[in-house]
Amino acid sequence: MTDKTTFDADLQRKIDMKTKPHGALGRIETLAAQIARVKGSLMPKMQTCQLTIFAADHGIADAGVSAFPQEVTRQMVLNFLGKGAAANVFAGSVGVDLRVVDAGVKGAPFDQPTLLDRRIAPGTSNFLHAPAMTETQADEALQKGRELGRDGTWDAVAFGEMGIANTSSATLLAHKTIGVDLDVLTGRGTGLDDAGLSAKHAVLQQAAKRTGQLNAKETLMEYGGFEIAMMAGAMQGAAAAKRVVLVDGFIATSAALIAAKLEPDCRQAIVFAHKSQERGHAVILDAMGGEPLLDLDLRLGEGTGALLAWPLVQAAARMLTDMASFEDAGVSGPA
Ligand SMILES: O=C(O)c1ccc[n+]([C@@H]2O[C@H](COP(=O)([O-])O)[C@@H](O)[C@H]2O)c1
Ligand SMILES: Cc1cc2nc[nH]c2cc1C
Repeated sequence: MTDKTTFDADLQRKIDMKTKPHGALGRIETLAAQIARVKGSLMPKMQTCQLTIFAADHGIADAGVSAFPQEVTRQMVLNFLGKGAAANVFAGSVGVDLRVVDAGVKGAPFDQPTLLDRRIAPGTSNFLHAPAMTETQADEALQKGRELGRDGTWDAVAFGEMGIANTSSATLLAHKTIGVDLDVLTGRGTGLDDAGLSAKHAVLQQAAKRTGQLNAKETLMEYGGFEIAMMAGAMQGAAAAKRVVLVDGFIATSAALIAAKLEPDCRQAIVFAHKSQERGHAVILDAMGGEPLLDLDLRLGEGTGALLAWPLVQAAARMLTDMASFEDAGVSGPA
């Protein structure tokens, strides 16, 4: 038997010896097993978590694909720093630390000491007409992300984003990577009405036609965003550092898709926090074999779904570390 087979057998035995009918903790058992594998331990510590919110702007916003104006990206960064956003409130309620990264917000650099400046450029190019970013920019974003993912001593890390028009970017990343039709993938984002949705669909069709088949790196360059590229790198870095990686909604999942295409090993560390209301999310989750923990009709981003899922991750690890076995507790096993 290989070491991995022995580890997996010991892990399953440990879960099955806990004081519960076999399988009775359902997906918490699968989650616990995944955490144990990521940590390489049958007693995984899962006490600390940090959320990183990556913010950036998108040239495609000029094509009128969002219900909100582009300046909201910048305004929301200031709202995060002022602790007024949903992500701040949820992070406080579940005991998660939060940091905000400027990956490429439009306009001048911020003068904000608590904001991490990892700017690649003040927004991507409009991918309707040209690649969103150069190869150098994509590489730089991935690399800065990897460094951020390896930072610190957190047991788990969560990733979320903020960027007006980034559902358009995520939709094209998914379309070019999975090959599913834009009709199935294109959604309302921040809340487009029917007319807005069909205009967005037409823009994305036109943008998709600009290129043929692409590999993952080319897809990122053609249609990505700086926050998405940096988040993909951060997922790779965190997975390499044996951290559980909590992935938020539609856009964060598109980053996970690219991260795993570029570096398949990082997939095993990824926990999909929730299923977003954004139309294409279920499609990407399916393609990645991901089973989201929550389904709360969220469509906010910022890491809000990841924050809400954190207590489940903690509970799953504590099932392994703290729960009594039949033998410990003197409880009879199945007849
Ligand atoms: O996380 C999600 O599933 C999600 C779904 C829809 C919208 N969002 C957020 O809304 C913004 C993008 O929407 P849009 O319509 O501007 O493309 C961006 O800031 C995301 O954080 C996020
Ligand atoms: C207000 C607002 C908050 C957000 N948080 C993440 N994406 C967002 C988009 C908007 C429009």
